[in-house]
Amino acid sequence: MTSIEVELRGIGKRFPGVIANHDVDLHIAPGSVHALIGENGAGKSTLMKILYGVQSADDGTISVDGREVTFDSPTDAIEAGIGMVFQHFMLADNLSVLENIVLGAEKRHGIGDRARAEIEKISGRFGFGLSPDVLVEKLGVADRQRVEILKVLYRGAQLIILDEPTAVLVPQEVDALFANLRELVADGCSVLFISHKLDEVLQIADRITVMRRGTTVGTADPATATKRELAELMVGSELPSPDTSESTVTDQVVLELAGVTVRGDGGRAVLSDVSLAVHRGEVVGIAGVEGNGQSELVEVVMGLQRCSAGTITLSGEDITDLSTRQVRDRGVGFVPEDRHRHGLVLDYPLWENRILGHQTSAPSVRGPFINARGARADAQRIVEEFDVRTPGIDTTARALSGGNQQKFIVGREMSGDPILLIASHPTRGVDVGAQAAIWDHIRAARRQGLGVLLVSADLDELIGLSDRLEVVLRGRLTARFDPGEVTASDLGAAMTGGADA
Ligand SMILES: Nc1ncnc2c1ncn2[C@@H]1O[C@H](COP(=O)(O)OP(=O)(O)OP(=O)(O)O)[C@@H](O)[C@H]1O
Repeated sequence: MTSIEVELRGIGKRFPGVIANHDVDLHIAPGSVHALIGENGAGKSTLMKILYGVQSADDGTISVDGREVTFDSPTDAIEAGIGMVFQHFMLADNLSVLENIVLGAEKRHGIGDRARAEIEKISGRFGFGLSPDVLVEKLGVADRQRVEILKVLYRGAQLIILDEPTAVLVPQEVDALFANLRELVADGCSVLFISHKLDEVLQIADRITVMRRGTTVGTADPATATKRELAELMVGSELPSPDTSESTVTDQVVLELAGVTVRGDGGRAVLSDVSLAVHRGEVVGIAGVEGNGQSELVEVVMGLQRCSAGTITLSGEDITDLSTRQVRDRGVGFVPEDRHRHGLVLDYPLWENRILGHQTSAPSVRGPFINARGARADAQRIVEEFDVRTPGIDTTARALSGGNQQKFIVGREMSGDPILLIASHPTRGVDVGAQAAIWDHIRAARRQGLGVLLVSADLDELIGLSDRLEVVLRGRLTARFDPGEVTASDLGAAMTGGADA
């Protein structure tokens, strides 16, 4: 593979009221892994979108191999050898690996044997182990990610941009991804990735660029940099640790599931005979590889899915058949996994998003009316308490960076004295500073006697915050661990079924 050298100089990008990027310089050497880190809202995604032709810069230049280029669309970027894999995969489940890859790139090698041979060649060379004819719906998260990477390689990318690629992977899968990336780099390809996980950045990157408040503030050499130095460059603060001290677990059950079964499309059980109790003052962590039933577990409690068997009780009351609104009204805070689908209306201002899901409780309502003043004041409180970086509460949710959107949701869901908090990936995509704040809030909630059901793909977070860990595998709870004793790698093995073998 031929290599490319990419250089960005003086990049600037303004949105109404916000300078997302200014004076950004970035040099990506051929055949290297380059990490981009920075706190939420620092401007990382904006920069990547400019480099991939999704957005256009107001100032500055991009050059590839010394030649200045302009990208009006991703097609132009791909033409120049730059490809991007987004966090939300864009694959069609009911098509094969081959079909997903060749769709839209039929001109390269057709759709038949030549395409198949090319896919097998790339997959083999980089150790992806993907077979072209398997249906994407049969693949797990890590393999889907490989299909996305293969898709951009197939289109001739020599620089691959990855947006938080490890957020959805278990430790063993992260190792495998890094092995794949090393193969790519050995072959001359370059990788640029965004990450909030400093350990991983230090492990895989050849070079690290730090962004802060819209601009690049420095580069670091992973051979000599430490986590502490990186954190300080990013947010000027110390590294947080999720560790929870003495137990506050009581014997009062807040949430109880008894023999809960949920059937998905075609009647297949996506959750089988799950029994689980969460007590006041207790954090119960659910570990599992994505797609093993943890989403359904959360959704069935929240009334977003129906049980085909079993019962769910909240403080002794049967809530099995209640609606989401009714469950919330009984004191359940809910931080959803997909914040764009269930968490926010992106085109509404923040203060109106404060009301979402809380249309029936103070401070958003007074009697039968929406209490705009109450909602505005509380939105302002959340912005301050959870350090949501925004020009104001009249800004639309869409204009916030991903991490700041997440902080706002966590703040809203912890308002109004809930008795139970259900949090799916509460710190996914948030920077180390915000992560520390969210962990503090969860610990405080636990001290105040809330029950917390925590689903996370961040094993350090699960181990650090939970009083008890349950592993979900193929819709069943298959293992239970004491977080004080388990290691991330034992947990990873149980999650992938390795413990059975
Ligand atoms: N479409 C938009 N309209 C208005 N402002 C925007 C838009 N997109 C981004 N911004 C603003 O630009 C700034 C940089 O956002 P960006 O998404 O690039 O940050 P980030 O470093 O990727 O953050 P995160 O880690 O939270 O994803 C933020 O202040 C954000 O609010």
